[in-house]
Amino acid sequence: MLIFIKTIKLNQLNLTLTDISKRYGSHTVLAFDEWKIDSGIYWLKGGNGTGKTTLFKIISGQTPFDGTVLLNQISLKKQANDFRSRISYAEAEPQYPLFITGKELLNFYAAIRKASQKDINTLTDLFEMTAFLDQKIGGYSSGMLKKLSLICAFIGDVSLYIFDEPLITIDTASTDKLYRLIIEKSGQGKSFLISSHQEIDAAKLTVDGVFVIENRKVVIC
Ligand SMILES: Nc1ncnc2c1ncn2[C@@H]1O[C@H](COP(=O)(O)OP(=O)(O)OP(=O)(O)O)[C@@H](O)[C@H]1O
Repeated sequence: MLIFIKTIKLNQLNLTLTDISKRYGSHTVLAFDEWKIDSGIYWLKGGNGTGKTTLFKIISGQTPFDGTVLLNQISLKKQANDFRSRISYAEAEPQYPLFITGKELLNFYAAIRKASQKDINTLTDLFEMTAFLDQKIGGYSSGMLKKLSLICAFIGDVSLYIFDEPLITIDTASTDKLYRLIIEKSGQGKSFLISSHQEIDAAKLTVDGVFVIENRKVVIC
């Protein structure tokens, strides 16, 4: 008798974008038939204004578009809440209400993402932000704001992290910590889409694929 053993990779991810068209007024920024990724860490490179942020905003459900986006067969348009709960998006230039404290923001994220205080403490300690959490966000430096946004993005349990220019404004030590956290999460089956103008240090973070946006299409490098 033949015994078939099927290995199932935990947390397998499949993100598929089909028949995508995105325009601002008469300016078409993205227009392509299909782009897919499986589990992994991916780097989206490219010049200014090529559409990286727009692509990320589409995938994270932040901007209207024509086409279909599926994450493991869950439709962004038809099952929006389910889809969004599986994605964490950190903006290139995060903006939060300036009159709340870091702690108030993190508590909000923790409640929505059902995260424990212990997990949040681990993140704030890692990025050396614990001492500033009672201060109003309006008094934060751009690097502190960026670190707070990355902490927010790591709160909870999602399948895909989308980081738009995560390396800007943070110092080298924080960059190294971010690389290590990405590697740790990747080992737990999480996937990453990262845009960066700065080179991703191959000695510190191995990526599974590099893409650019050319002529409104996402193509592999
Ligand atoms: N809200 C908007 N309204 C009108 N045009 C926009 C808007 N957002 C982006 N664009 C335009 O869409 C194009 C792509 O912008 P996007 O921010 O996605 O590019 P990017 O690759 O992230 O650029 P950068 O590397 O400079 O951040 C640009 O020409 C930009 O001017």
